[in-house]
Amino acid sequence: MAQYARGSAVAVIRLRNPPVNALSRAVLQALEDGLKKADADPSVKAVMICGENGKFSAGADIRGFSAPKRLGGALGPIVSLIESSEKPVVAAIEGVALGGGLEVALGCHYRVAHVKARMGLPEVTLGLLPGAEGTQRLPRLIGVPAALDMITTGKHIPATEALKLGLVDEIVEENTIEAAIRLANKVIGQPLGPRRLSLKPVPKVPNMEAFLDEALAKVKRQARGCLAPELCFQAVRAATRSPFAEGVRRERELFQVLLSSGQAQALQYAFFAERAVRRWATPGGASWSSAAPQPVRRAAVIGLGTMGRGIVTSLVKANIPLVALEQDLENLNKGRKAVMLLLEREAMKMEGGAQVLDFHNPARLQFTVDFDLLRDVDLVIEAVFENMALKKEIFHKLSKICKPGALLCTNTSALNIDEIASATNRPQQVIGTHFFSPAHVMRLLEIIYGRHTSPTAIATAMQLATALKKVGVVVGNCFGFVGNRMMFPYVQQAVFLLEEGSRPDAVDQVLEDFGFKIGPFRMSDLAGLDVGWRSRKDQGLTGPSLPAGTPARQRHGQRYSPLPDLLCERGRFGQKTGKGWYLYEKAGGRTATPDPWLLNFLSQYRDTHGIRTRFIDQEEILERCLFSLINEGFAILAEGIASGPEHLDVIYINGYGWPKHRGGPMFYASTVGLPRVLAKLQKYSEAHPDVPGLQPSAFLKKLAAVGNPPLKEWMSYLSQQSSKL
Ligand SMILES: CCCCCCCCCCCCC[C@H](O)CC(=O)SCCNC(=O)CCNC(=O)[C@H](O)C(C)(C)COP(=O)(O)OP(=O)(O)OC[C@H]1O[C@@H](n2cnc3c(N)ncnc32)[C@H](O)[C@@H]1OP(=O)(O)O
Ligand SMILES: NC(=O)c1ccc[n+]([C@@H]2O[C@H](COP(=O)([O-])OP(=O)(O)OC[C@H]3O[C@@H](n4cnc5c(N)ncnc54)[C@H](O)[C@@H]3O)[C@@H](O)[C@H]2O)c1
Repeated sequence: MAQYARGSAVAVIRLRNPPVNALSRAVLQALEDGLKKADADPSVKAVMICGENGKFSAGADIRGFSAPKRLGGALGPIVSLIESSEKPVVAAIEGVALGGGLEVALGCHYRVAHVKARMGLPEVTLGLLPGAEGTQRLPRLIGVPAALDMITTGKHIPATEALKLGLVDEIVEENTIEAAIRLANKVIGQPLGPRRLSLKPVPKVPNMEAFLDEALAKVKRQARGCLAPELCFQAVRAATRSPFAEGVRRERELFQVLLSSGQAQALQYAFFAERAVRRWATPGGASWSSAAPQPVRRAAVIGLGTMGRGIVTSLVKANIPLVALEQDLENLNKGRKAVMLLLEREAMKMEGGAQVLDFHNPARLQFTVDFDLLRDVDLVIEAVFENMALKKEIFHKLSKICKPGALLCTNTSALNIDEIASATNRPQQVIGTHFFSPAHVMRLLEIIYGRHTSPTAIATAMQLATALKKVGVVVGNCFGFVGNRMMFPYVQQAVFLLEEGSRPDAVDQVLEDFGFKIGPFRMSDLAGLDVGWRSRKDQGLTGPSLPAGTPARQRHGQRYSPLPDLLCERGRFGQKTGKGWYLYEKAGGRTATPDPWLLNFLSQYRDTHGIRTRFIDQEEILERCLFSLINEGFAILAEGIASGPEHLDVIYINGYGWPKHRGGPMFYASTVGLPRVLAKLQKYSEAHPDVPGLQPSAFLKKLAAVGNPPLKEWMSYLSQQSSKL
């Protein structure tokens, strides 16, 4: 609702819809009623609009967009109503003014913001555009370049920047409401015409058309298949070409296009999924609602390689004092140098720089080779080589050295958490915290509980994720956990497609066109082919421990491709060696070009193994890679490793470059339709009966059989008997 109150000459309208004062139908109605009351009351000379609980408004109620009777065009007319008021209207912006919230403020004649407030038009991140005349008012207020930037990226800007842009008239450090009322009293009787943004011309930019062409090219480059940024651009361009009313009509048309697009639904699903996974639960009954985290006042990171460096950087940025430990002085110095470089770069991006991060202070960041310095830390993150024996040795040592309450975390990508925990005297405090590379950049933190992990340990790891500004997703323990386990069949299919006749660049292209940031072969080259090779050797799938006489393309009766092993045997580890699935300009180079050597090698390989080369179309590439990944997702859900499809989707969007506008793999499956996914898997598994990843999971079959229920109902079809729940 919105609460109307009349004090002296200034009427106050307070938007009220906890927790973020989203603009629901009821709030809009009350806002309209309040405006009309103020207009009709001759003793009211001005109006002030603010939000309850220190937040102006987070914009339209997003849930309303999928409601049968949509929020509709109600907000735009209300913003116009505010602007056309004959009494000055002042917005008092505290906390956030986002989306429709900011559009309401743009309708006001004056805007006062608290110095800590944030403003933005983030509709683009939900697959929409500002649909309450914001694309027409904002360029008139702050100019086309700044408005385009805000509207096409959806970024939130701090009040200080808003003041510089002219988005707000005043910022205050103390009481925003009092300051807004003061301003309202001051401007009573002043002409309002110049304050009505709809009446202002759009400020000119020299050579506007050339500027717009360049801006459009940039927007298209960055959108990678997402529709909303380009339509946001079109709406702002309309402001430069047409009068206000016509621009508003165009904005509405474009809004409708987006609203009915599958992309908006996917992005809104992703918004709520990210919030839903915070409410974690385990099959044993532990949950976010009852488990309390313990404080992390001091942490430690063991191993300063690729991952450890990023993890240290993340902890420093989160202001958590820590000890960084390496195995010897040589590696310590190498690690320290790399960490310092990362921190300096991060500091440069931050306001206040190195002083804010304070990483030169040994009380906050200490480098050592001495395990004794870990005695008083509250949490340790181990990031040494992916080797079970080494990890167990470290955890055994930690359980002897660290204080009793300390949480022991492992960054393993796939190894068994229970086995690592078995080396300690406190398995309840052992947990997987799986960061993604680069660890200071990637938002995902996969949190893996073992058989004995306590609810407190899970809650503490989740709290750590929040402190590091990451998305924590709690999952159960299995080989590869959720993310990597689903990735195995996907990568496997990509390699099988090469065996059968495709090329790395063709497979990558199809998946990049789908929206992945990077295709599977470019990804392997980036991560290093040697990482998987080492793991396959440890599993006895290749290398000296492979029993003599094992067929080249079969392991344990299933199809196996030795192609990645053969590349590694030839020293082709990817970017680091200048060649892998692609050729690079030099070792460490980043520009991938198709390598004639590899194409020749593939053709010889097919000849050697009697494989008939065939043309593989884009549909088959896409379906075999994606549907095998999705199929594994259904198996994971059935085993109770994740408590819902949202978890898998949040993991894929935030850790594996899955295009957010497709909602995540499980959401994507729901849009394709489960009977179709099933039919395709059946077709491919008939053609490749020796590939278990293509055999449809029982849970997928069940969901298809019960009539393809909506995603939010899937878990209710999981019978107690078939899951570990
Ligand atoms: C029918 C024919 C009509 C034709 C005419 C066409 C014209 C139609 C015109 C329509 C009007 C358009 C209006 C406008 O342009 C569109 C919008 O405003 S879209 C919304 C834009 N706003 C946002 O994107 C902000 C989203 N929220 C956030 O970024 C964050 O929540 C926050 C506000 C920064 C706060 O962050 P945190 O403190 O971390 O808190 P949470 O994120 O956990 O949020 C707490 C809680 O609130 C829920 N929530 C947040 N924002 C909204 C929202 N806008 N609507 C609904 N719910 C919201 C969030 O989900 C959390 O709840 P939980 O999920 O945990 O239950
Ligand atoms: N690289 C990735 O993309 C990635 C992603 C997610 C998870 N992981 C996992 O993170 C862990 C680390 O991977 P990485 O890529 O950073 O490895 P890395 O080889 O780059 O670094 C490992 C570091 O551990 C150090 N180390 C080894 N033994 C040690 C000991 N006894 N004491 C202290 N330090 C020791 C090494 O000197 C080295 O610096 C692995 O478990 C890996 O599976 C890696």
